[in-house]
Amino acid sequence: MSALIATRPSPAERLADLAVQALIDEADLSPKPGLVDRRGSGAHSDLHLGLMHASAQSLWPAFAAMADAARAEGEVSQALRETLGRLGRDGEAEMLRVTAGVNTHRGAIWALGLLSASATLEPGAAADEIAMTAAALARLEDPAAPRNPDSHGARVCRRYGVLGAREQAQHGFPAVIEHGLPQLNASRRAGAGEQNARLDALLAIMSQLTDTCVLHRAGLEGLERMQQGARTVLAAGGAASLAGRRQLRALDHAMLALNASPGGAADLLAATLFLDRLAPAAPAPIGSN
Ligand SMILES: CC(C)(COP(=O)(O)OP(=O)(O)OC[C@H]1O[C@@H](n2cnc3c(N)ncnc32)[C@H](O[C@H]2O[C@H](COP(=O)(O)OP(=O)(O)OP(=O)(O)O)[C@@H](O)[C@H]2O)[C@@H]1O)[C@@H](O)C(=O)NCCC(=O)NCCS
Ligand SMILES: Nc1ncnc2[nH]cnc12
Repeated sequence: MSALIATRPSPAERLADLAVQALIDEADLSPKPGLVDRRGSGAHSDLHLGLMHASAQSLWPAFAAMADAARAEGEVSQALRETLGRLGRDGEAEMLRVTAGVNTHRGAIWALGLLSASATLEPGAAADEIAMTAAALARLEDPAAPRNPDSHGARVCRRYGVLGAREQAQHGFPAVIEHGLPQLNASRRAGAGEQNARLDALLAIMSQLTDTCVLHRAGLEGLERMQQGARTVLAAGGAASLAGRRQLRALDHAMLALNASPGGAADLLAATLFLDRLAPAAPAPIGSN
């Protein structure tokens, strides 16, 4: 007689579960300006929600392998950086196979891969400590990484002199630690409701990120419109308020008119949700709102 044995997920499997869930939660969150969500494809002709879900699921083995590699190595090291680079590239190849060549989650593999590895090295650590360990990994050079001077990110960083996905990680994910997570928790405390709090976290990230996806499609005008528009929604009361919702609709229309989509901010929202689940903030003291 064969017995069904329920096995507990390993720590690496649990991290991969959290990373994939963060990507699915980001994709499902609606209404996001210019991005794929439950309403439709936003400013994209080659993406849809089902593809974002399939892409997220395809990355589970890569995230689990990156966490496992970190467990085996046990510390930040050149060898671990090189292994993560190889696993990240394998993950990208699998994503492109599943999406028939569409880049759905390149930036997310980079951010969540580094964070999955660093969360393994720092079990039980706070979000900012996990981000700083990820930064130490990102600052190590990977000699095997093919430099692509023609990637959208590389092109606009050169053209406009801005920092992109690489530097965001090397600096310890300031968009997540200083903007996404604090806004998520502040909106929750203000009673915004979970979906509105997540939208506010995305807007906080958009309000200051040099998102190379937006720069690539819509130049500095698009970037300025995104950052200013996101600030306006938050200043009007955020996604939970009527005035904020009106501004959010206006921002969505503006992003669609510019054919712009903040894919980098979306990836960093997923990183925010991942760290939030892993290292939840302590409840604020009574009377601190
Ligand atoms: C270091 C890498 C991240 C490579 O970076 P690079 O800047 O050279 O490359 P890009 O190919 O442009 O990818 C960067 C992606 O990062 C996201 N992003 C953008 N701005 C930021 C930012 N300021 N901070 C953080 N993250 C940011 C963004 O990803 C999302 O957008 C993707 C869609 O982009 P794109 O293809 O441009 O899309 P479209 O506009 O739709 O194209 P068209 O229709 O116009 O043709 C989507 O995938 C989102 O994820 C950027 O795309 C890193 O990837 C790397 O070196 N990898 C090697 C493996 C490795 O070492 N891994 C380490 C362990 S994980
Ligand atoms: N929801 C989304 N729409 C478009 N591009 C994305 N990249 C990551 N998440 C995305």
